[in-house]
Amino acid sequence: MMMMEKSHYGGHRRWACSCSARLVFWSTILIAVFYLIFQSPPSTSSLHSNVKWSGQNWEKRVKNSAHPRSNSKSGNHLSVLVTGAAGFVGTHVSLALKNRGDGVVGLDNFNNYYDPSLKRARQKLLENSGVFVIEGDINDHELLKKLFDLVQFTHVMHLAAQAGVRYAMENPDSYVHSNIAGLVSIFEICKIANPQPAIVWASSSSVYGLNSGVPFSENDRTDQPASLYAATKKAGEEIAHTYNHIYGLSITGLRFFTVYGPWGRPDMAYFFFTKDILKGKSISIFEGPDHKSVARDFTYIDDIVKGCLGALDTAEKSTGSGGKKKKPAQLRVFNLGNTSPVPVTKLVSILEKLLKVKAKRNIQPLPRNGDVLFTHADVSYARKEFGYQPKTDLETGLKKFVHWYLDYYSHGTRKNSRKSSS
Ligand SMILES: O=C(O)[C@H]1O[C@H](OP(=O)(O)OP(=O)(O)OC[C@H]2O[C@@H](n3ccc(=O)[nH]c3=O)[C@H](O)[C@@H]2O)[C@H](O)[C@@H](O)[C@@H]1O
Repeated sequence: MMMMEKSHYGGHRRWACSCSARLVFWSTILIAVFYLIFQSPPSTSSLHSNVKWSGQNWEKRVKNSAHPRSNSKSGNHLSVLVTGAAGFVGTHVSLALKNRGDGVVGLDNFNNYYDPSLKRARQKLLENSGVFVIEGDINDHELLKKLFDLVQFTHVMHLAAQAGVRYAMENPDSYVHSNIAGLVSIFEICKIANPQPAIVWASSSSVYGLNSGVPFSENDRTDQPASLYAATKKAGEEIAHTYNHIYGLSITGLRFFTVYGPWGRPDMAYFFFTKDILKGKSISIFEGPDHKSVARDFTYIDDIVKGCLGALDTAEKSTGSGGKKKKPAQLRVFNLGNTSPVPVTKLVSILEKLLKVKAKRNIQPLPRNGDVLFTHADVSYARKEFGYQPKTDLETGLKKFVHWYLDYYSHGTRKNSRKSSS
C-alpha cells in the first residue's frame, strides 16, 4: 500500500515536473520565434564596422596604406583599392604597386573556397610591405562607402571574384554573388565617388567558350560560354559597358589566361597535380574526343602583373561626377595570355621532371563540367596599348612555382596549418 501511495505520489510529481518542463520548453520556443519574426538581427556589416572598421587607428592605417610615396617610381602617384588582395593575382599586383611607390588598400573576404591560411600568409606578406588588407566583402555597401569617404582612390583594381571553372556546378550562387552582385556593388560605389576612379577588373579567357578559331582575339564572339563561371564573366563585361555608357566610368576588363606561379591557387590543376604527384596519388588528366589533348595558354604571374600595371597606367580618367556622365569614357577589354598553348600532358611531364617523381596518370575524357578543349591568346592589342609582352615559358615559370611550393609546404608540414584545400 505504502509502495502504491509512494509510487502514486512520485508519479504525480513526475507529471508535474514534466508539465513545467514542457511549459518552459514551449515558452522558450515561442519567445525565440517571436524574436526571429519581430527583431531583425543586426546586419553583419554593422557588427563588423563596430568591431573592425572604425576608430582612429583603423582610419589612419587605411589612409597611410592608400597614400602614394612622393618619390613614386612610376611617377603616377596612384592610390588603388585592390579587391581580392589576399588572392593570388591580388597579392602580386598589390606588392608590385606598393614597391613602385603607389598607394594600395587591400580588401578581401578571406572566404574558404580554398585554404584560408594561404590567404592569411599572403596577407602577412602584404602587411610586411606596408599594404593594409581590410577583411570585408565587396557586397558590403556600408564598408565601401566608409572606405571611399576616407580615401579618394584614383583607381580600383577589382580582382575579387569566385574563380574556378568546374566549381560553378557545385555552388552556382557564389558566382552570382561575387561576380555579378559584387561587380555591380563596386561599379555603384565608383559611380557616386567624386572624382570617380578608373576601374581595371579581371574578366577571363573562359568567355571565349566553345570558339574554335585560334588565337582568341578580343573581337571574337563571346556568346557561347561553357560554364556558369564564364557566363558570369561575360555578364560582367556587358555590365561594364552599361556603367561606362550611363555614368562615364573608365573601365578596362582583362581576360586572364590560366595564370600560375608562386603563391598560386590550390584549386588549379598545376597546383594540385604537384601536391598529388608528391603524395604518390594518381592525377586525372583530361583528354578530348579521339584522344585529342587538352591545352592551355598557361600564363606566368609576373607577366600578368605587368599587364595589370600597364592597364592601370594607361587607363584614362572617368568622366562622370555626382553619378552623371559628362562625356564618353574609355572602355577596353584586353587578352592577357602567354600566346603559346601547352598540352596538359606536357605540363605533367614538366612537373615530373622538376619534382623528380613519376606521376600516376589517369587519363579521362574531358568531363562536361565547364572545361573547354584549348585556349590561346592573341595579345597584339595589349602589346600595342601598353607594350605587354609575356616573357616566361611554362618550364621556367613552373620551376619558380615548384621552388616556392616546396619551401612553403615544407614549413607547412612542420606547422601543420598550411595544407592546401584541393
Ligand atoms: O584562364 C581562365 O580563364 C581560367 O583559368 C583557370 O581555369 P582552367 O584553365 O580550367 O585551369 P585549371 O583548372 O588549372 O585547369 C587547367 C587544365 O588542366 C585540366 N585539368 C584540370 C583538372 C584535372 O583534374 N585534370 C585536368 O586535366 C583542365 O581541363 C585544363 O585544361 C582558372 O581556374 C579560372 O579561374 C580562370 O578564369
